[in-house]
Amino acid sequence: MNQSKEQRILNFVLQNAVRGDPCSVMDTIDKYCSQKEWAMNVGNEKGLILDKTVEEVNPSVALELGTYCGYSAVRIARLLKAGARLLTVEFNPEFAAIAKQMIEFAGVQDKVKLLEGPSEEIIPQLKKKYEVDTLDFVFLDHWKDRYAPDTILLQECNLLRKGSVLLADNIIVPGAPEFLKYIRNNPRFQCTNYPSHLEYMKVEDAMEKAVFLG
Ligand SMILES: Nc1ncnc2c1ncn2CCOCCNC(=O)c1cc(-c2ccc(F)cc2)cc(O)c1O
Ligand SMILES: [Mg+2]
Repeated sequence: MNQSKEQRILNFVLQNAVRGDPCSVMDTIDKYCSQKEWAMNVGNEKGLILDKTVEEVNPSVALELGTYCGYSAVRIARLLKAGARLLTVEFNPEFAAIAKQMIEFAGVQDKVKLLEGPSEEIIPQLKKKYEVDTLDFVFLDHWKDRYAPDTILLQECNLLRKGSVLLADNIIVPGAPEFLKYIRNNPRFQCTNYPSHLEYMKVEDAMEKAVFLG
């Protein structure tokens, strides 16, 4: 049974990165995915926008929708202060298994809780089952047609507070037109667009930041 691309990425990290060093893990994934096989990690260019947003928010509780191989979970978790935590939600069990090993190899497992399942099932469980009060930061990087319904669901579940920051990947490619329409016309959000490029490609992409005004 030949290996998946995601298993090849993990193996490359296990053999080439420095255990316990998040930056080494990120750099090794970026090296593999830019030189050998493209994969849908947020990458280093959009990753810097993610870094700046996480540092600005300095979240105690962060949520990521769409873990994939764990690249952005490692990227976010390395910046979290002592006691802060990241909840990351992955639908695909194969991806979740890869991400779990990636997160542990990077040494950030104490800051990250990986939740397996569809976002629309997990979000309503965050308060009671995962002891979340409100979310300081949310990174949207899952199915692009789930960005808008899940942003509505987060509000319905009272998981956002005045100042909660959402950051959405792939605003141009693959694109999230319904989300953009919803969030930019909603007076309860203050939006900022960050032009960038699709990971590992010269194709234009962008991220959108949306601050919940309460
Ligand atoms: N918990 C959950 N609930 C629901 N759904 C969930 C979930 N967890 C995962 N999923 C499923 C979706 O996960 C992956 C979503 N990400 C992307 O699809 C993506 C695609 C490209 C891309 C692909 C091909 C091109 F040619 C150009 C660009 C680039 C990116 O940066 C992307 O992020
Ligand atoms: Mg993405």
